Amino acid sequence: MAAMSAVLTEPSAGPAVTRDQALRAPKVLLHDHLDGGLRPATIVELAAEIGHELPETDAEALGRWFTTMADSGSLPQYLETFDHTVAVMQTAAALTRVARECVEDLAADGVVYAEVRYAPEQHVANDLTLDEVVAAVQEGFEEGMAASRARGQGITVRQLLTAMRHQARSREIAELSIAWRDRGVAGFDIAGAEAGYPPTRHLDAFEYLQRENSHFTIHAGEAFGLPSIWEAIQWCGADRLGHGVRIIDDITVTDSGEVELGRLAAYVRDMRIPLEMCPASNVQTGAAASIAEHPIGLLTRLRFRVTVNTDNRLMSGTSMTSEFTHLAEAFGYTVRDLEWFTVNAMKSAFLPFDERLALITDVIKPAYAALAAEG
Ligand SMILES: O=c1[nH]cnc2c1ncn2[C@H]1C[C@H](O)[C@@H](CO)O1
Ligand SMILES: [Zn+2]
Repeated sequence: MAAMSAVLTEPSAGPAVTRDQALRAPKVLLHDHLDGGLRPATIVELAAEIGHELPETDAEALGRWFTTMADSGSLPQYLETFDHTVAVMQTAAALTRVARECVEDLAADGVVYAEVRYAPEQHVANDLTLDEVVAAVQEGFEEGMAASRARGQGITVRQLLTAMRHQARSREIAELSIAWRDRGVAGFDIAGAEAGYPPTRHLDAFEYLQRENSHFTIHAGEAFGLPSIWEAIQWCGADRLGHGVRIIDDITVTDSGEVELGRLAAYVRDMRIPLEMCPASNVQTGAAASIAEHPIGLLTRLRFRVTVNTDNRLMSGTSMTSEFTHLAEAFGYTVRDLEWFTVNAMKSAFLPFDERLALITDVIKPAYAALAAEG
């Protein structure tokens, strides 16, 4: 590994954030799956309507079932739990409801901007077209934004359309994202089991999106290592990395505490490529041993463009408040650290520049200044 030495910033001084402060802080979420964030009670109701058999029919027990099953230490097993959520999201009414509740739950958690992703191709088992799927989700997002605004919890939400990496519909989904680019869709993603399905399988879709001046992120470096990250960036041209946690494999900390970056890690850091880190999810799939040992600690001190995300709120029993609280407990993060993660995320959003800037200056900065002033 060609090594470039890097400087570690000192942890910021001050008290670690409490759960209450984390809840009140405005948060920005770039990596959240619509089909990974349903309310358990909604799954129970929707499943009863269509006669889908669930492993548990009591909402609380079902919620526990998801987190326990997802706590498998393996990404493919973690992904099996989505069979039940996807099964109840096959009609326009169900998609709209799930989308509306998602926005309301995020707003209640203090999220002010979110990009929520899902794979339209997984919601056409009945008779919906891909276009109708996107329209139903958009309707739910708009209802959710209006209801939240009426409650004084303003939130802006955009869709990211995901193509499944083991399928062959990525070009079609990329075209769908362009058809909807001015109507609520901010970008594109690929997801699913990583090993055996390199992002270059979908090069056609990525090249099309680049020609269209569009944006995309790629799940890479979660269950599989550096080659996946390298392909996502240097072959596919990803704007952001979903997870990207294995970039740590290209970083060495010597016995004397010096840090050396390999060429890929240096490129990711130098180019400010956003890492959509999802600590709770990574612990469940075995990508990290614990929150305290999660590479986010080192990557933050190295000033990579780190963002904090939920991935799947249902499967990981998490929320943005919970992610921030656990990170503050593990690494002592202060209000200023949470502000840094939040501004990083807002800068990295697939939203027009003026809108990003307005959220940073009008919403994020003043609220963090007020929180910091509480001492
Ligand atoms: O963390 C993940 N890695 C890879 N794929 C994922 C992850 N979380 C969810 N997915 C898959 C399962 C969903 O059905 C799909 C679309 O949201 O994306
Ligand atoms: Zn994900």
